[in-house]
Amino acid sequence: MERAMFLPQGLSLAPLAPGVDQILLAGDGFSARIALLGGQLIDYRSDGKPPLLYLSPQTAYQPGKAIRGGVPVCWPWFGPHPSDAGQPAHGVARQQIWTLRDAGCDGQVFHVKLDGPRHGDLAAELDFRIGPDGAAIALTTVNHGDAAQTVSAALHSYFAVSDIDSVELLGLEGAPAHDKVADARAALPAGPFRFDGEVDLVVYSDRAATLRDAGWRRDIAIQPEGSASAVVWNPAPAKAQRLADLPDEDWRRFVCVETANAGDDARALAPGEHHRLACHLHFSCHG
Ligand SMILES: O=P(O)(O)OC[C@H]1O[C@@H](O)[C@H](O)[C@@H](O)[C@@H]1O
Repeated sequence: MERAMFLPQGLSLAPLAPGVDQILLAGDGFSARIALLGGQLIDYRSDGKPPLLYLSPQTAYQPGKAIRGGVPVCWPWFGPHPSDAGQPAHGVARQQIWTLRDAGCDGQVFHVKLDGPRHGDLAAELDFRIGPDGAAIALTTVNHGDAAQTVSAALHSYFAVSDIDSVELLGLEGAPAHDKVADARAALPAGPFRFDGEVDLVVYSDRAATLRDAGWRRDIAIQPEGSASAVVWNPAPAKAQRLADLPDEDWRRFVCVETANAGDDARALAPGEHHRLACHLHFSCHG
C-alpha cells in the first residue's frame, strides 16, 4: 500500500478480501481488476458490455488457494507436478501473493508489473497492458540458477460466454492435440470446434484463435506469443459438480482457452535464460 502515491490516475489499490489486495483500473470506457493473489486479472469489461472473463461467485480469496476464474497463472508447472504428487496442481504461482513493482499509463493504456514468488532458481514476473481495445498479459520466467530448468506454464483464461451451446472456437482447425479426457492423441476437427461434453485438450498450435459467441454477438481474439500450445477446457456438468468453488450450473457460462507452454511445449531454460509467454486479448461485438 506504501506505493499508492506513485500510482497513475485511474489506478488504485483496494482490499479484495482479508489479506488480499486488488488493483483497480478505471479507464475511459473500460475497467479492470487484478488480484495480487495469484497475480491474476479477474475482470475486464467495456462499459455496458458483458465481462470478458468469468469469475466464480464461490471462489475463496485466500492465500494458499487458487481463484476460480479470471486468468490464473499456472507456473512453473502446468497440471500435476512432473515428479512429486504432493505438490499443488498447476504450480505455486496462482496460490501466492504477488508484489506490485511498477504501474503507469501511456495514453489510454495502463501498464502494471508484478513480481511473482521465487521457486528455487526460477523467478516470474507479469506485465499487463490494459486499454480500451483489450488486455495483454505477459509472463516472463528467468532461470537464475547454474543448471538448465524445464518450465511449463499457462495463462489459464476463463472467458465468459452467454451459453456454452452458443460458442465456437475458430483458428485451431486440424491442429494435433492430446485429449486428456480420452488420454489419446488426435487432430482437431477440420471445422469450428464446439463444446460438447467434458473437454480437456492440449492443442499444439501457435496460431491465433477466435472464440465466437452468437448469443452475445461477440468475438474474442486470442493472439499467443512464446506459445506453441493452447489448453481448451470445460468441465461439463459431472466434473463441475466436483469443483467445490464452482456453482453447479456455471460450466455453461465459461470456456477456458489457455495460452500455454504445456505438454510437449514445456520450455528448457539454460542458466541465465528467460522466456516470455503472452496472450493478447481483444474483443469485438458485431451485428
Ligand atoms: O481445478 P484446477 O486445478 O483449477 O484445474 C482445472 C483444469 O485446468 C485445465 O487447464 C486442465 O487441463 C484440467 O485438467 C483441469 O481440470
